[in-house]
Amino acid sequence: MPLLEVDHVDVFYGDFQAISGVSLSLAAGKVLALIGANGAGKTTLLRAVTGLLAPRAGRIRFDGGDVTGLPAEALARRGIAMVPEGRMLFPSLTVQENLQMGTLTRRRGAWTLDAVYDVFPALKDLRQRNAMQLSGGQQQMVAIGRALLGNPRLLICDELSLGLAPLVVEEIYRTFERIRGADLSIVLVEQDVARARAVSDQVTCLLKGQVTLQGASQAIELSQVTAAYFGE
Ligand SMILES: Nc1ncnc2c1ncn2[C@@H]1O[C@H](COP(=O)(O)OP(=O)(O)OP(=O)(O)O)[C@@H](O)[C@H]1O
Repeated sequence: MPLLEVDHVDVFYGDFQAISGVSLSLAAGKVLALIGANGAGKTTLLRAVTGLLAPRAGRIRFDGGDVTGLPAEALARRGIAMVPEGRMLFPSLTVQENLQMGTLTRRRGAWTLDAVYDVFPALKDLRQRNAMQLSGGQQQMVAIGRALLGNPRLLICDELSLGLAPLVVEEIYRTFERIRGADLSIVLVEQDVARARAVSDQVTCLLKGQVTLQGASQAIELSQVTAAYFGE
């Protein structure tokens, strides 16, 4: 049974339909990349999966249960964590305090502060620093570590690479190999199509709120993804 199943979901903002009939399925331990141009509906889909927006039609199933329309808080308790676009750290707290905020909705599991410092050793030396004194890449690591400390089953990452240098982005995505496992699936939004394909097991491409391409990352040609992205 898939960990996450989005089944013909429609989401509206008032009268405006932002996504229509979107379906996808993600197994435990797998990484799915969501691809699409500005306004394609990626963030809206993430909002539906995290419970920030309720679908007007369709179902969302997670970890064996129907979670359609459940609020974000209930989904966090069931194991869905979000690394939001822009990181959203607490500016007046230290690195360690920001990480500890992630334990507030903690489930049982293997992620501890030490485990996070093990994956991101740079953060250990910086743990007493104020979060705003860190570089963008280090802040992104804090945001990921904070999410992991809740011991999620599904980690959702919205545009991790925004504003970061390519080498830093590479370093962060390399940690995914250690983060993912039989117990953790990842959904990520990534504007760099080649990178999205490289770091994922499967891709879903959205255009104007609809799925234009879906499949195993290695089975799909880059040219197909590009065509689906622009609607050619
Ligand atoms: N709060 C909102 N109220 C009304 N319309 C919205 C709202 N948020 C997004 N939209 C609209 O919904 C559509 C999908 O937007 P969404 O932010 O999901 O796209 P996206 O693929 O995440 O794009 P981006 O890469 O720019 O973040 C767009 O047409 C957008 O203008």
